[in-house]
Amino acid sequence: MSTHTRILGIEGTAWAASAAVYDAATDDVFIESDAYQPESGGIHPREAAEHMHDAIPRVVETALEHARDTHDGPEDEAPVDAVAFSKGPGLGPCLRIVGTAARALSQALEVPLVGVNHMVAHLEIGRHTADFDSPVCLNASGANAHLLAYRNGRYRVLGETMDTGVGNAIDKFTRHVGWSHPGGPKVEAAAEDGEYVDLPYVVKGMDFSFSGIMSAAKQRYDDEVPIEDICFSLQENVFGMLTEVAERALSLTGSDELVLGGGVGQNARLREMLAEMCDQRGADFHAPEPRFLRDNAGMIAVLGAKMYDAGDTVALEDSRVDPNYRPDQVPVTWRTDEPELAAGRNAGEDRRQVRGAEATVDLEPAAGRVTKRRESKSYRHPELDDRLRRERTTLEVRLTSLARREGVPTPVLSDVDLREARLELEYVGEADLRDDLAAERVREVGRHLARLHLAGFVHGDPTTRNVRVGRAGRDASRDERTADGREQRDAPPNERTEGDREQDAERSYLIDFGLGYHTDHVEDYAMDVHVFDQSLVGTADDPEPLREALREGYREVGEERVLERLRDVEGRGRYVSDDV
Ligand SMILES: C[C@@H](O)[C@H](NC(=O)OP(=O)(O)OC[C@H]1O[C@@H](n2cnc3c(N)ncnc32)[C@H](O)[C@@H]1O)C(=O)O
Ligand SMILES: Nc1ncnc2c1ncn2[C@@H]1O[C@H](COP(=O)(O)OP(=O)(O)OP(=O)(O)O)[C@@H](O)[C@H]1O
Ligand SMILES: [Fe+2]
Repeated sequence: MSTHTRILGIEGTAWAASAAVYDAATDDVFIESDAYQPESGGIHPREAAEHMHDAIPRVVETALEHARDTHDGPEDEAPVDAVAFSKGPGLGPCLRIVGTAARALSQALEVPLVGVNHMVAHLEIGRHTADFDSPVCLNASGANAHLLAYRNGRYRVLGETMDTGVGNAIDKFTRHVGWSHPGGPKVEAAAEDGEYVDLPYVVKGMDFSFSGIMSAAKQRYDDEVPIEDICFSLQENVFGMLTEVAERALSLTGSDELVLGGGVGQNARLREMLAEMCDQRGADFHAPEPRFLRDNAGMIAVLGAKMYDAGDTVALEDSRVDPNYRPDQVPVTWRTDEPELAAGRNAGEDRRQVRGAEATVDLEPAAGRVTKRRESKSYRHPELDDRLRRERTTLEVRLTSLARREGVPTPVLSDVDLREARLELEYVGEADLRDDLAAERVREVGRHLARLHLAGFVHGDPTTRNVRVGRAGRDASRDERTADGREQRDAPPNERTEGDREQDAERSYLIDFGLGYHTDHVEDYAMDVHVFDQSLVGTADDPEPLREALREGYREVGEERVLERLRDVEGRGRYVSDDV
């Protein structure tokens, strides 16, 4: 009976030797953990494995006792229905010990095995405790950092770290300053008395990178900037980035629920920022209690129960562990419901105002005009907030017109107010690409991106919402009106040629260049294509033909080496699980 499922879970991917019992009837989760504490430096894989070797039998025994004590069936019946274990990702030597223990226990109890993906468990525990339907999930753990959303039988990775996990990044900084592992809580404590100092801030669409911030932070420490100021600013920037990409994911998917997972989720400032962001946009936020955030077997047992109920058990011979097990490899057998994500959609274009992730956009299609204002974000430190809004507005102005010169359709700019971070732009297209996805349009976006890259810059946030499609609807009167003396800083009124007008029939416009920048690195070009690719995966039911069209279009105009690098980027499996 599904409501009476009882599961014993075992976790041991890196530092936490943990066992748990989940009882679906009472929703009770019993957890027994034993943490590995390195004597110096970070986690040593061999030492961690030795810890698992010693500690796993102990915690499993305690969990088993609890299971027996709370079991009300016949004496000779196993006290749980199945044994669930972390199959990956994680440190190979640790995982193997957990796998062996789980196999032995399942044989001894004569119950099936369930192989659980640790990252999906971090996500599902939040969905379970929040009772949310279809949230976006921010996983902020030691070795990982990514945004996940469910679609069509899988958890899709909407965005992720381009280098290390968020906890690892912080821990590397604290190692540099001589603090013991783990560093996260120490940074949090030191940040209490800090003031803001400038540090890098790097997001690319819904991806992000920590390496630049961390080297700058170390440098500041070596330059004798007060440690509490560095800690404070690290938190402001790193968590500001995570909050920004989480907001972008909510905006892109139209979801109004966010859950947090992973050990860094224990940080009060991160939770505060996420809660405030959600509050500002009318979304619900949930962070599970700390014992479910840091690595623990409770989350393994809870997801194990869902999988067991769905018949998703694994035969002994197929129960090998996988140190690089990605969350998007997991067939989601325990969910049948496809989310209804209509809320954020632009129904019929009869709206007057759109709330993007960054800006509020007032639409006046009849006047052929939109006004975009980058709102102040109260979750961000005011200094950082000012800087980002100003920088991005300036970049949007510059790159929007530069792109047009390269033959990429973009809205014509008619007014700029930098102080208010406000732009007045031409109204373009009839719908967002997201709401009218077609291979031909995606192919055109591929060509557009290639043109930008050949000209030496990237869009920075190419998504299916940052492309407007449809007829241009640019008619004579509007051209006249433009010519009629309204300020036209970036384009002369006669810029539109007769040829342009013919092509206006059906076009894809790129908008929202605020995250763009000049670069001659092939890696940046590949990332730009990758960001768009991820947004296709996140918004389309059947993304494969579209992803192919994107590459075809890019190939028509751009350089093959960018697409080669794209294959690298994708093959990297950026869950640096050996890097705990
Ligand atoms: C694959 C698996 O082994 C790995 N586990 C993992 O990273 O442990 P987790 O418990 O999720 O996170 C540990 C990290 O969480 C950070 N952390 C703990 N408390 C923190 C706090 N108050 N503020 C910031 N970071 C904190 C630690 O510094 C450490 O880097 C993962 O989930 O990625
Ligand atoms: N020039 C324009 N013509 C028509 N519609 C527009 C224009 N600019 C913006 N919009 C509409 O407003 C939405 C939000 O605009 P924009 O992407 O510039 O804001 P944002 O807050 O930066 O969004 P995000 O960061 O979520 O991509 C677009 O998806 C589009 O539907
Ligand atoms: Fe974890």
